[in-house]
Amino acid sequence: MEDPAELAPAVRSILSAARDRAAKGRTDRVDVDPRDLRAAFDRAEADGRVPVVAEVKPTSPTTGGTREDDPVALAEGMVAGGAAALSVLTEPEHFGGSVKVLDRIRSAVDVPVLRKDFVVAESQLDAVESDVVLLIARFVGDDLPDLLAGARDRGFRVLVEVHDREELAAALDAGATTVGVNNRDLAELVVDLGTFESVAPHVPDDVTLLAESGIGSPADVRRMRAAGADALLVGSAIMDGDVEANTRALTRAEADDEGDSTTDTTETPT
Ligand SMILES: O=P(O)(O)OC[C@@H](O)[C@@H](O)c1c[nH]c2ccccc12
Repeated sequence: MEDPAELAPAVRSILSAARDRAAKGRTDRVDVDPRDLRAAFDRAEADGRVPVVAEVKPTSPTTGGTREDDPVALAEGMVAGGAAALSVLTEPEHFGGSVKVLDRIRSAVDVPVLRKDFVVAESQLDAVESDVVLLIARFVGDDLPDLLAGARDRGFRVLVEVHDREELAAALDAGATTVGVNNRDLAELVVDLGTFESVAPHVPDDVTLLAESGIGSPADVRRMRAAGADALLVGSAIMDGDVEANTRALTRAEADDEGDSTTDTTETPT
């Protein structure tokens, strides 16, 4: 397990809040029938869209302000803008998230929904159904294989987040098939897209690979795709302003008819 002294104070506080919730949470075991994330990425590719997982993140320790709009409307805007999947923060104290909101969003859309939280104990998995859950290698340490098994037993697909080669090795050893490389260093909370570029070459081809955090422009999208990203996870750059237009700009980053956006279809991917 991570030495807490090496983490940013905000992250330490997030983890201790997560442990408190785990201790309190006693609910029935969930049984998920998951929407297929890989298939959603393939559908986006086939349709000429860059596979983007758009994140509903009302606030965060690294963003100023809180977005108060209806999160379901934001999520629907992201799907209309071409998002292949959604990520929904459910951490309440530092990200303004809620499991109820995730539930409402998942009922309102038909794309896969990732639950973004700081899961450190199996009981937290039963807080809400989602298609995919996040496990952060750095925070779960040696518990990764057990948590992965616990999540899969409940039907979840699992995204394992890493930020260096050592964590990647742990994720692959545990049997992760979907891996995200976080460009944000959780010790300093600074973003460096070079993180993905340094880890990606060591990821086997049959693993679904996501680039996470700090992707702000179509140029960043192309940079991460050139480095091997199957899909991108984008929060702030989509949440800041018109979410539908922001999502569309990123999902179209590889379209060669960028000057021709008026003929673009805005149909919702299914
Ligand atoms: O807002 P950004 O820089 O696009 O980042 C999104 C996402 O990657 C980030 O929110 C994130 C990555 N890993 C996390 C773990 C928990 C909470 C949040 C995150």
